[in-house]
Amino acid sequence: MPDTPSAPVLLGDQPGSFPHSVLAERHPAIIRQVREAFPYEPWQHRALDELLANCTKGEIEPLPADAHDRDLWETWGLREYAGRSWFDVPWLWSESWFYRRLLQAVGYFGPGPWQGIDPFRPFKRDELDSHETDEELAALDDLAGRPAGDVAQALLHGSLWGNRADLGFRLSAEGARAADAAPGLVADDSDRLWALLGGTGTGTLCLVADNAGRELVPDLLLIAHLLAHGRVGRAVLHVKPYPYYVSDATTADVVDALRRLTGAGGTAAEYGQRLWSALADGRLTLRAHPFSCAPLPYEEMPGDLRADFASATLTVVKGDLNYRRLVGDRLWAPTTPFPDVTAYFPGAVAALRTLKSDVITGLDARTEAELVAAEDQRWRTSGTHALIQVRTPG
Ligand SMILES: O=P(O)(O)OC[C@@]1(O)O[C@H](CO)[C@@H](O)[C@@H]1O
Repeated sequence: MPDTPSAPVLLGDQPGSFPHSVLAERHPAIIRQVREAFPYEPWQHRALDELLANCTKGEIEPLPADAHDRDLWETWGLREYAGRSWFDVPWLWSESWFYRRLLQAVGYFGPGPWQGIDPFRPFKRDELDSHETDEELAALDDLAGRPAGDVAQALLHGSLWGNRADLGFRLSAEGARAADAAPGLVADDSDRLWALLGGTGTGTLCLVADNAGRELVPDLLLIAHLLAHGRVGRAVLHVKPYPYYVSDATTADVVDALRRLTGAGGTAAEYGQRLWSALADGRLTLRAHPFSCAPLPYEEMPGDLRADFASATLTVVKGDLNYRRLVGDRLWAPTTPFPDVTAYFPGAVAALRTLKSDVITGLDARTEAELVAAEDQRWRTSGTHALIQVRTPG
C-alpha cells in the first residue's frame, strides 16, 4: 500500500467494543432466533447448544476429516487458529467461522433431509413480502416519467440506503427497532462513479451484492436501469455460495427477488422482466465464488476472482462487511486515503455502504471532526451514515 502505515487488525477481545458485542451478544441472539424459526429435530437442538457454548466460551475446533471444505478453511487460517479462543483471532475470521458452524449445526451441508435449507430464509421472506417492500416498488411508478439521469441517481441512492436493511443488524438490535432517521453521506464520489459508467454500452459492471430483500431489490433495479440505458453492456452479480451474515444474498434470494418484481405489476414488473431476459440472453450473469464467504480481506483474493474484477469497467462493492474486506478489517485513521488502501484492487472499484462497524477510511478531517463533535464515535456503527467512495487505477 503506497506510503500508508498499517493499522491494528480488529479483534473481539475488548469487552465494551462493538466486535466483542457481536461475538458475545449478537451470535447467541442469532442462534436463539434461528432455533425459534424452525421445527428443528433433537440432533439440531443439541448441535445448536454445543455451538452456543463453544462460540461464547470455547476454542475454535478443527473441522471433521470428511468436511467438504476442510482444505479450504485450513488454507484460510483454521490450521493457525484451531485451539484459540473465538475472541483472540481476527474478528472477521471469527464471524465467518460462526456462520460456517451454524450451517453445519442445522444440517445445511448434509447429507440428509435438511441439506440446503437456509436457516435465515423465514427472515428474508418476511422482509421481501413486507409492506415496506410494496411501498418501495410502488414508488418506481412515480419515477417512470423522469429524466434517465435522475432515475439513475435515485436508484443509486436506493441501492446505497438499502444497505441499512441488514437483518443481522436488526435482529440483534434492541427491540429490532429501525435505525434513527439521521441519514448523511460522509463521502460522495458519485460523480466519479457516473463518469466511469459513461454509456458506450459495451462495458461490464461487477456488483458484489450484500443483503437479500430490501437491499438486493434496489441493486437489481439499478442493474436493470444501467443495462436498459446502455451505460453498461453486461453485468455480473456476485452472490454468496451459502447463507451468511443472516441476510446475505444467495442465488435462491436472487430468484425470490426477481419473482417478487415480476409479480408486483407496474414499473417494478417491467424491471423484473428486463432482468429475466438479461439472464436468459447472457447480459446478466451470476457468480457464487467460494471466496465470497472467506474470512479474509479481498487483498488475498484468488487469481480467478481477480481476473473477473480486472475485466470489469467498474466493480461496485456493497455493504459494511464487504467494505471491511475491501479496505482491510483494521482500525484505520478515518482520514487514511481510500485509494491507498484499495490500491491492490484489480480495476476501478466503488464502495456503497452504510456505516455499521468501526472500519472507516477516506474521510476529510473536517467531516470526521463534525461527526465526532455531534455523536462521539456512534456514527461509526449506528447505520445512519453512508458513503460512496471510488478508486480508479492509474
Ligand atoms: O455487510 P452488512 O450487511 O452491511 O453489515 C454486516 C454487519 O451487520 O455485520 C457486521 C457485524 O456482525 C458488521 O460489519 C455490520 O454491522
